[in-house]
Amino acid sequence: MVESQSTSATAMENHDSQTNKQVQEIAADYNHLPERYIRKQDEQYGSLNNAGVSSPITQDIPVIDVSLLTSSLSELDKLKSAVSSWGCFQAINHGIEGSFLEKVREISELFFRFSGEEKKKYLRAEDNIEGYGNDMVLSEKQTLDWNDRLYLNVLPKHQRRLQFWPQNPSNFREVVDEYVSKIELINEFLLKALARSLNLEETSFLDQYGTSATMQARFNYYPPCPWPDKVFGVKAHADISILTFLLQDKEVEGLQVLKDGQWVGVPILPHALTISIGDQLEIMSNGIFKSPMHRVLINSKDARMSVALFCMPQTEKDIGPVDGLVTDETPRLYKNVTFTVDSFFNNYQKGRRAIDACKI
Ligand SMILES: O=C(O)CCC(=O)C(=O)O
Ligand SMILES: [Fe+2]
Repeated sequence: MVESQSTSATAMENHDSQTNKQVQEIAADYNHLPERYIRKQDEQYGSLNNAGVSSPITQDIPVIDVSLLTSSLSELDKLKSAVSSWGCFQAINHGIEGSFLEKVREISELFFRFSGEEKKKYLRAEDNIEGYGNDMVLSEKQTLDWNDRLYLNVLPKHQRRLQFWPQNPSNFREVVDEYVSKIELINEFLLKALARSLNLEETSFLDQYGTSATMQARFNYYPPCPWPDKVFGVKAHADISILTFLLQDKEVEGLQVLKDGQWVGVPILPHALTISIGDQLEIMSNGIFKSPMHRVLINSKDARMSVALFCMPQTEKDIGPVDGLVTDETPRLYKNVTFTVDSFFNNYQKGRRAIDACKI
């Protein structure tokens, strides 16, 4: 078991212990927003709009019917166009029952509703992302996200560290295990469809996975914040995955994606999965597919939850643009690279994108 951190009354006043507290604990103290959570001007990516301000982009993020992708060329084309412009889409008819998605939401909600003491059994180590806790502190200047999370390495199975997998609720492990297997299948199906959409061999993207693909799960909990426009739930970033599968809160919005220089809210479709391209698929597709910048805003009334699964190649496996996409007319845009979760967080906390260093 991991030891919980000290939160004595006097220590609570000092800067460092505020950093150590979970966001849920800070949210319970409605009088004080610690400096470390207050966002800075340059983290807003220019003068982009915030919650409540209507955006001139009137379209919504595209909706793709996954069940049509093998039979309908127009749906496949719609998918290609969605990921080449928005970099993300809402997937419907993806094969996972709405009642099962409900279960995934439920185990996550139950976990975060437990007392701090119960949750801290799974507290992450100070220098490691895996486990329960708030933002990992990697730099003195870093603005902390208004977000507690449970972060688990869910694949490969033999590398699971079960000491971080909640025993309460009692079906937590079983539901996560089943969800991971279901997402693995959709991931494979979609990567084949995405390759076909570019007239490539079906396994062109899958071939780069290596023999032991990895997957990380991030259960996000965003407590309401009395100062919603002073914090970010998650600062603007792009994922380094190949694909990310996001199960949004059923009622509370907050996710925004950057489209043509504007932040656009992602609406809730209760049985949909919000799927986005990650940096590694942008690289493999030689820049045709876009890994979108996105961020999460907070509101003052309702807590929000989400569950993100990040599909990644085998650890330390290098990836690069697929051969068939590098031609005289479309020269190679990226070097071959190896991504790690650590490199992602190091860049993220410094306000950089890992993919920028991969450009030729
Ligand atoms: O909570 C969300 O909607 C998105 C979270 C996210 O972007 C992430 O965990 O990488
Ligand atoms: Fe993300």
